[in-house]
Amino acid sequence: MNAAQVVENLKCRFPNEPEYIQAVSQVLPTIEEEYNKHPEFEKANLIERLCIPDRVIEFRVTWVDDKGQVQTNMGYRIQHNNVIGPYKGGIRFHKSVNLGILKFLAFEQTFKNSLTTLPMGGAKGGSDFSPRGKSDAEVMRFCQAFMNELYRHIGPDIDVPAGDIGVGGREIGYLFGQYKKLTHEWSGVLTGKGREFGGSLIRPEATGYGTVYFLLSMLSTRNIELAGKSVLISGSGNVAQYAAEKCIQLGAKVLTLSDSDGYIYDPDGIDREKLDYVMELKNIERGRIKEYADEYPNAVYHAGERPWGEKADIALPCATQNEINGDEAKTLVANGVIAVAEGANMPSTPEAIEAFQSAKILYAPGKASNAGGVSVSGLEMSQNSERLSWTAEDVDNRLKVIMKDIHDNCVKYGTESDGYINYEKGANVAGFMKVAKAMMAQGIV
Ligand SMILES: NC(=O)C1=CN([C@@H]2O[C@H](COP(=O)(O)OP(=O)(O)OC[C@H]3O[C@@H](n4cnc5c(N)ncnc54)[C@H](OP(=O)(O)O)[C@@H]3O)[C@@H](O)[C@H]2O)C=CC1
Ligand SMILES: O=C(O)CCC(=O)C(=O)O
Repeated sequence: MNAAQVVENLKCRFPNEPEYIQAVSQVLPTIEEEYNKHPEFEKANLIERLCIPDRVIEFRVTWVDDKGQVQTNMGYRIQHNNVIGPYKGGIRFHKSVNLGILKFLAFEQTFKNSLTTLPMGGAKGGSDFSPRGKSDAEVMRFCQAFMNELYRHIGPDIDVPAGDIGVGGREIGYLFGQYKKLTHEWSGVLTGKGREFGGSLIRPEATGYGTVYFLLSMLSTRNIELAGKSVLISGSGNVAQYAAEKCIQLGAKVLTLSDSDGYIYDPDGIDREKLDYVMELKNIERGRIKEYADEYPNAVYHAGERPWGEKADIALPCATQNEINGDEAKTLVANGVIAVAEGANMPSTPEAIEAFQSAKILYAPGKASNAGGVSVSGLEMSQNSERLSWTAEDVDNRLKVIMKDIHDNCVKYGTESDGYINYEKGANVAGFMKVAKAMMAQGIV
């Protein structure tokens, strides 16, 4: 394989999908050397078959708003690769959603799910519908309309969606209810379900907690403790909230949270009580993060900005893709950051990753550090299959073991000759090799 040539070819074939090309361009150079040790891969054109999704499903979603007006949105499901298990990955509802963004997410998900050690293939879906500013009834009608098409393409052994940006417990409940209505069957077809109907304990917490468990493993390679460290977190949704919760529990000082309008900086640190306020504000009242600064006057709200100019030991980007650019990464490094663990998917631009790696700080790509969410989704599938529910402690312990395994696999495949652990390379090679071996075993299909 000549990675640059493959990327060039994909760019020509998919010229309007910059995020997809970005994700592929980040991965291929890191696996090129390992790939080329296996001439049988090239003979089977494995790389193109791995980069291009198995199937892209695109549909119109029609729903009626509270004023009685008929609205249309686009709906998508990208079934990327199912060689190691049923397609699996979240659904994103956000106005920015398009085919290229979902293709990057589905590509990344395939590598991530391979890393989890569980039998799950990669997929992603979503819509350019944004729940922001919509009533509960509108969100319900939209979810039902979305499922009216999606249900034909999914199933507990076919494709198992879950949440992502804009899709939390409320949306999963409505999607699940409509699937059940249409198919006349109760099955574990979605994960992230409510606890009363087959959801797993610790699934809401899993992505944020998992990111911090991964961070702990990274820090331990340099004998650094998390307690007492200052942390910048972006986002204030599911992943950010539980990353903050775990940091607080372990004695770190969380200084920031954000949303798409700006960020808050709390010099006193966001403690348990303040985090409870944020959870109520975001999950129940569906308010904006700037209200935090009205509630806690020592905090400062920065409209239209991201938190990366603040000084801290650790950064956990937990909002969205490309939210740390090269200059922001250089500022973080100049301010003494020692570790960056991605809770979001592809939050660092290529220039930012380059800045972290050339400064030799600890840097974990999302496909490794945020894999806790899909891992516990996999555990939810297992619990649904055996008609049992495990305790929170049991699920949390399994999550810790999985995150440690992912970390150790990154170390195995990513340690460079000077001892620096290139977690990006490690995650890509480890994730790739499992999928590649399964693809080879299953023939040219
Ligand atoms: N949920 C999960 O289990 C997993 C999620 N992830 C990734 O984590 C990230 C966050 O997801 P999650 O917490 O679930 O989503 P939520 O919808 O719960 O929260 C998203 C947060 O990010 C902010 N945000 C969204 N888009 C932008 C943007 N364009 N610019 C700035 N801020 C933005 C939102 O602000 P606002 O309210 O203003 O939109 C909100 O605070 C995503 O990258 C997702 O793919 C990864 C693995 C699993
Ligand atoms: O839980 C899942 O199936 C998917 C979570 C997700 O979307 C992700 O890992 O990015």
